[in-house]
Amino acid sequence: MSNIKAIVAGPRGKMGSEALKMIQNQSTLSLVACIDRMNDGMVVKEVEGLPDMDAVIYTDAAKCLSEVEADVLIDLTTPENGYTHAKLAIENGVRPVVGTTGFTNEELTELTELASEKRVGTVIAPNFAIGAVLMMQFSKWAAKHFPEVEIIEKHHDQKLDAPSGTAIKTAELIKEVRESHKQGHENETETLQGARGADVEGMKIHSMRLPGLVAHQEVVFGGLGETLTVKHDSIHRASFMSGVKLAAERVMDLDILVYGLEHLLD
Ligand SMILES: NC(=O)C1=CN([C@@H]2O[C@H](COP(=O)(O)OP(=O)(O)OC[C@H]3O[C@@H](n4cnc5c(N)ncnc54)[C@H](OP(=O)(O)O)[C@@H]3O)[C@@H](O)[C@H]2O)C=CC1
Ligand SMILES: O=C(O)C1=N[C@H](C(=O)O)C[C@H](O)C1
Repeated sequence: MSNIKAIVAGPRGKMGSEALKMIQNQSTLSLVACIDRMNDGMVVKEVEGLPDMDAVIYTDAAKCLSEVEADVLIDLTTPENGYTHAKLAIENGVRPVVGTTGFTNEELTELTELASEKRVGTVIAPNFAIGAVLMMQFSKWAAKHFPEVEIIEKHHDQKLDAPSGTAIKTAELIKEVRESHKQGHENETETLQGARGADVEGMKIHSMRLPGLVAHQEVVFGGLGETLTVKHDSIHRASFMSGVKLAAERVMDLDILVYGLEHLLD
């Protein structure tokens, strides 16, 4: 598949700007427009800090998605806007590739149904880093043998959603093989609220936010006399870009929504 026409939403963001660089440096995708909160009508290269690209910026997502001839929308914005953009894209026959996290289950269900109804391929991937996808798969495997598990995710302090989309997805994958049960002492209490973290069927998720971090997760399993830790670190946002490119290429052959990059990997 070559010359896939892409719109990027969130071009000034940490991920969006990395996606522009990725598009500029490869040959299967071309940038045809951007959706941003500002700079309406400007071209990308006129915005300070953005690459030398000629695509026009729209602040009106509905206008962009109905006017511009595009194959895919790569959304890297905020939970609320990501959902709206994905919905608009599907309605306009533009395939969403969504990295934005923080969607509710209801929103995911609605987008899944809409994509099927309109037969518009859609990828929503809470983590595009190949190493993170493997970390989640290894965790699912380990949970078959070690059902006592806690997830610790660590991110930069500008992140809006907690827990991370990756932690939620990891818990969902583990849920497929782990019977729901309470962990820790049956009489344990929290003397400080939140000390034991968020609870998913007895599994705990702990979220850390600090400057200096990018995106990191440890899944810690406990057994009799042993522990096992599965760990992944994104130390640069370039780590996500091969997954974004793969999803943009593979979404062209889909007519349903897939949630998670693992469905696109061999
Ligand atoms: N799936 C994955 O692999 C990854 C997913 N993410 C997710 O991607 C999303 C973006 O992350 P990140 O780049 O770090 O965040 P940033 O805050 O750096 O970027 C978000 C960008 O979206 C812009 N924005 C806000 N509202 C709109 C709108 N209505 N239309 C267009 N653009 C808008 C923001 O503009 P302004 O600042 O002016 O408001 C900002 O430039 C998050 O949900 C994050 O969790 C992050 C890393 C990897
Ligand atoms: O906001 C981020 O940075 C990241 N968000 C995604 C998530 O919520 O899991 C993916 C990655 O962890 C980076």
